[in-house]
Amino acid sequence: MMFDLDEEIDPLETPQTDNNPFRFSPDLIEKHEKRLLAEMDFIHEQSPTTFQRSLCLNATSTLEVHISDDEESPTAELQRKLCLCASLNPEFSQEAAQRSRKQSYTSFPYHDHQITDDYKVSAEIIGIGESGKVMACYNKTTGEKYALKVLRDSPKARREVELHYLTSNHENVVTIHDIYENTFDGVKCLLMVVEFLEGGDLLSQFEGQGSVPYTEKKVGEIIRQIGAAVQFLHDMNIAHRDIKLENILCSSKGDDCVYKLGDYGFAKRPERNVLMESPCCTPYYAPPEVLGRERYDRSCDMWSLGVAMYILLCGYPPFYSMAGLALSPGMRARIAKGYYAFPHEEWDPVSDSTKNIIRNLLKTNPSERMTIHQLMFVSLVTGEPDRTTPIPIPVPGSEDERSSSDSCHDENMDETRAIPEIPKSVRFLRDGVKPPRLHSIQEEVGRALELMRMGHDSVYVKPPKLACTSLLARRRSHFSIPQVQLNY
Ligand SMILES: Nc1ncnc2c1ncn2[C@@H]1O[C@H](COP(=O)(O)OP(=O)(O)OP(=O)(O)O)[C@@H](O)[C@H]1O
Repeated sequence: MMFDLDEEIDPLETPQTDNNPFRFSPDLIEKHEKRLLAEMDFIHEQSPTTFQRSLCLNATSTLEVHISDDEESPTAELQRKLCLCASLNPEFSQEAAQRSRKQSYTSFPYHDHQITDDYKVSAEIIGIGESGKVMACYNKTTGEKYALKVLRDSPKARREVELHYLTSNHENVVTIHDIYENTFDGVKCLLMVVEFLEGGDLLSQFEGQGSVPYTEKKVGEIIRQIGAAVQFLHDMNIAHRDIKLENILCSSKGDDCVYKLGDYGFAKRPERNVLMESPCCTPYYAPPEVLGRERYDRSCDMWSLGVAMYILLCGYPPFYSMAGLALSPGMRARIAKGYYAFPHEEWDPVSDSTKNIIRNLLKTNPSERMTIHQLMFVSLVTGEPDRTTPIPIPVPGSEDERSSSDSCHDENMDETRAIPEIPKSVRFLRDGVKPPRLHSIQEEVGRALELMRMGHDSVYVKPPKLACTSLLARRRSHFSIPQVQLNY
């Protein structure tokens, strides 16, 4: 059961209280709230919090538009109640309820007493990321070890915590145990206490065993677990946007390892869209690039999964700077064109079907890239025999065979068709450039990802007629722009 508030309350069907057809009548909101809350009570008694979280997400994403800072609207109250249903324990919920009365925008519950009341924060550093150190802390009552991430309070930090919190109940997402809002030296911080994963991150684990390629079976298992988390996020309209081996955490170093997705620093879900909310532009008239933006964010995750799979199967990434630079123009161009190779030495033992999955994940055109639902259905992930159409196997010695073993990929080329000439960059990779150390490559991969994210963040350019900078005003007064008459 899912509530889609947008669908259930149709503004055009709603009795209007004033001239604004986009404002819901208070009666209708009250009726709707009562029904929702009755259903929520029912759900609260018996359903897993995962569901409630997804409900909460739905509620916040559709309702926050109407909540204002200074007034306690009935909708805000509803949102709070929905969100509180998703909290981890009853005490947490009560405290959060008090707190959230002051903070309508925050849709995750947090403590405002000192973290040190509940946890002993140790000097032990578990990991270092771009946003700071991840420290170890111990629950004062149970003695259990946790990881502590401290973020300077900001809208970005709140978004990270909120989106992580909403998905944290999934078995392949790092679980959040507590969130605190504390002030240190006048600086307001958000502190996230999360489960400690003893196996560390996947990159360190992979490097720790000498970057020896994993078997397809093992990679399939990792992708099955992380893919499940990504599917969960994508179904909730959330894009992670920073999937890389450092952000995949391992419960242990053994075969029973559970893989979990962490670090939501770049996670995103569709934001309030000014264009869509404005009464003059209803969703019926919204252009595809506005409606489809989230899909591009999500497809960025699929590209990253392709890169992760590639690295795990051969020990180096598909794209890197040959000069060891952070992000060389050549590397940028290869990413843009989708030029990478499957060099024989490492890739001959890998099946064609697995290589094809990578090809479909590393498609340069996001709309052609495999979706998470498609990925979860491939035999490598399901562990079952492939039921999709088999890939034609090239005849030994034929032109087809030579080109397919080079595996230079261009999205415009048919996967089994002969490639007339292998680009120089790909030949360079094939000829055995010593791959730089994985960690430094990962930095490059991170930058490439940055490039990709930025590429899909849409920029709103005002139409010249609406723009009103002083420079433009001066220019307008000096030059009269001739009207061009188009004759068809
Ligand atoms: N729950 C955890 N259990 C064990 N190790 C962890 C945990 N959380 C983080 N780490 C370690 O700390 C490192 C940095 O964590 P995290 O990615 O959350 O920080 P960040 O500053 O957001 O990093 P990034 O540079 O990816 O943005 C991870 O790569 C991992 O090695």
